[in-house]
Amino acid sequence: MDYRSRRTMPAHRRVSSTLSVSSRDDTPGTPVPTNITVSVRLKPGQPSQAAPSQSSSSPSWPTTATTIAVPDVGVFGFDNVFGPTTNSQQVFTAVAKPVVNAVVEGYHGTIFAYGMTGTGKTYSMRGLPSQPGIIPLAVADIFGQVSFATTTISVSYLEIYNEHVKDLLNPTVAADTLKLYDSPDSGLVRVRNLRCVRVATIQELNDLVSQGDLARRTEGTEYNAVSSRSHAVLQIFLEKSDPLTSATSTTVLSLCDLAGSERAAADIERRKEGAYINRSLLALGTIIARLSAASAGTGASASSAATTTTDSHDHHIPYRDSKLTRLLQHSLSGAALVSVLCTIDTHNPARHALAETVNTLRFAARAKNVAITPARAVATTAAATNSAAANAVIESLRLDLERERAETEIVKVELAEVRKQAYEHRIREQEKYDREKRELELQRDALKDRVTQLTRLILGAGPGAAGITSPDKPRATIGISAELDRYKTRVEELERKLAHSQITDNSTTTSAVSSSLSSPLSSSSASSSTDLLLQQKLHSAEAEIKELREYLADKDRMINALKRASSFATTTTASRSQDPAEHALRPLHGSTINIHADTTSSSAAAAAAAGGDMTPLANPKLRRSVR
Ligand SMILES: Nc1ncnc2c1ncn2[C@@H]1O[C@H](COP(=O)(O)OP(=O)(O)OP(=O)(O)O)[C@@H](O)[C@H]1O
Repeated sequence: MDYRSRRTMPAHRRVSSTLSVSSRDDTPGTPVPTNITVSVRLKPGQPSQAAPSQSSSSPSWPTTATTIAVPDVGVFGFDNVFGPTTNSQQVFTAVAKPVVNAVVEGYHGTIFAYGMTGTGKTYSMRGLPSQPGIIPLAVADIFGQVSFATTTISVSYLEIYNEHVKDLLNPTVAADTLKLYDSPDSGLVRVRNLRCVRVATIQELNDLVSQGDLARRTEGTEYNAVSSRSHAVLQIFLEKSDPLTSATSTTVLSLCDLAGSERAAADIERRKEGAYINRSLLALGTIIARLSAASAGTGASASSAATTTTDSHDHHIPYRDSKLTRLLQHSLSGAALVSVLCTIDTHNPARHALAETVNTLRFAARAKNVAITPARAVATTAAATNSAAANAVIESLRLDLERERAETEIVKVELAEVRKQAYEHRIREQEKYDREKRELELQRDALKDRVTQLTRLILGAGPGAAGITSPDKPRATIGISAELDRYKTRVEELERKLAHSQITDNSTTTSAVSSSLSSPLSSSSASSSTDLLLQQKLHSAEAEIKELREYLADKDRMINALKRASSFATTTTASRSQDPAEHALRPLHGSTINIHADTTSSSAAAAAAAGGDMTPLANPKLRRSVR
């Protein structure tokens, strides 16, 4: 198909023109010639299964040069159907050469390879050293055509994975700095911070592509077939300057090895990838179908669609639904050439492969806006028309459903992600809480030790003990005993709290964990209330510990003061017994150790007695809790 014979003016000069003139053939299954080319390539099977000619791939999937019949589904018609023996040069000539020619002449052009994993997308785009694919052949062709006196060539190579852009020529650059924007200079959507390298030779360009491929493959070794879960886009920019006016114009050839179109697996990461891929492929399919309809004269003006994002029928053109379609927005206009190569493997024995192959053909059919001819031949033209109309309605409903499914899948995946994070957060909080609780237990044990110490002190201050004069003994003992009682009460209270938190803790942890694991898409309110409960418990535990620390520090000071008071009293008693006159001058008049029920005054009195530095307990809350 020679587009040059149908073109009027290059896209950058006259955007409103389309590149095709169609003569419609209403036979179902026959594609209308437009500026969208859709081709299907069949992967060869095992040598014994390979068909000898291009016209029959396998006995059960009969093909001609433009049709393929799928058992129990129907006959699909495209611009080209390549049998398993078609070589890469033949594929290039039919699929890519017209697009390359258009780009050299001043139009934008895009070539897509679409299909499920392992069907030959990369093989078709990159090829092998012995069998170069579309990319190396296109590069050689461009260099053979352009004049370097007026044209400069530059190249960028990126990957879109889970809607994040990765620069394959500069893989270390952070994905979040690679932002898509409308470039006023070129009129294209470009990627900020993406490396774009000017090249002078075929070798330089091919080396950069190989370098980019390595960046893809590195990721591919980590997970199985990650490369098939991303879209790789190689863009070759031709900047032409007019020698008379010095005006420049840029056209771009975009070569896209799309992510595998197969449905995602049960694994959450794979599902997430699948959801993003699905959405972008659906958007791409919708846009290409609109373009196809527009350039066939059956639908919207696609050239205006490229700039307005709605067509003349006010249909929304979903360029912004995915990074891929946004990036290619101006290359997916009515003024650009698009070629879609769908790869299929009719020999794949996997159970889901047949459904995936049919899906690939449906995508291709939609891109070309062709109805699928029902498997059984129809008797009359009227019946054929009715059938085609019915098929169109069914197809439209099927697409609506698929779009809904893709959106639902994305919401589900995002929800599952949020729930996973919430679950991990809960586990972290639980661990923190457990740590705090252990600390609380240690504090309790320390308090118990203090109780023991105080008990010993009481015994030391008992009848006959040295250090406290006999009139003061009962008061001191009563004071310390009261203190001891409060300690004991406090310890009991603490133990009750710990026991209670243990019970609540076990039940909330069990329910939180089980709800998170058993139903990833439900009970969000239950999990948030569990979070709240855990947080409350944690805060009260923290407050408790702080209080205890202060309390303990106070008690330490008090015990030290008591000890100092005790040794002071011993010294004074000893000296008094030696010199009674001196007794009258001792600083402790009346009650030597004035320990009352109030912790502050007892501590302060003891400190005063000892000449120590003990400060009154400042925290009224703690005083309350001690009581
Ligand atoms: N037309 C073909 N002729 C010979 N070999 C082919 C052909 N198509 C594919 N292959 C071989 O099949 C294997 C898978 O092909 P390829 O890697 O191109 O698939 P793919 O669709 O790009 O897969 P993925 O999505 O996983 O990257 C490769 O070993 C490739 O060489």
